[in-house]
Amino acid sequence: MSTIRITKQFNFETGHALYGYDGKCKNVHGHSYKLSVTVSGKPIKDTTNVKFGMVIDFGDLKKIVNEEIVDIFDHATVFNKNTPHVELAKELMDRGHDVLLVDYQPTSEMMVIDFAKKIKKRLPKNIKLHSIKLQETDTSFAEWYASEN
Ligand SMILES: Nc1nc2c(c(=O)[nH]1)N=C([C@H](O)[C@H](O)COP(=O)(O)OP(=O)(O)OP(=O)(O)O)CN2
Ligand SMILES: [Zn+2]
Repeated sequence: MSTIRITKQFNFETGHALYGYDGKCKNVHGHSYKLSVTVSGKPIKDTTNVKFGMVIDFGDLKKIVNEEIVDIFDHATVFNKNTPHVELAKELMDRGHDVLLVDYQPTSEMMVIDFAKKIKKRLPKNIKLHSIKLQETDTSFAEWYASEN
């Protein structure tokens, strides 16, 4: 049976700031992120299996990515906890805002590394994470490929 890649796409709105950056993205601002998650595997051969013909049900992949990423990042603001932004984060949290403190600079590159780790640990053994694409703006995106990592 052939190995097939399937991709599910997601959208979420997230704020961030790049502490120490020498451009406008040092300011707190937001993006309408577009995330594509591609996994590979063999379509199920067993005709009695309700998932017959599927590598993984798109719905099951959606559940994993929603639980690990979209539900957490959507409408939250992400700050690097190793910077003075932690003070701003605390203030916002005290005022009831959804804030995520991460241990990395929240660039697209670092976010795809984080997302890859989180998705990999939730996938069934027979399903491989092939790649992730995170589109920050219409013209900017970062990609993670298993073959390079
Ligand atoms: N390598 C990276 N560079 C930048 C990142 C990043 O995550 N990785 N992030 C930013 C800012 O957060 C923001 O996304 C600005 O990006 P940019 O593409 O420069 O946005 P513009 O609105 O200026 O895009 P144009 O389409 O060129 O107008 C900065 N750099
Ligand atoms: Zn940005």
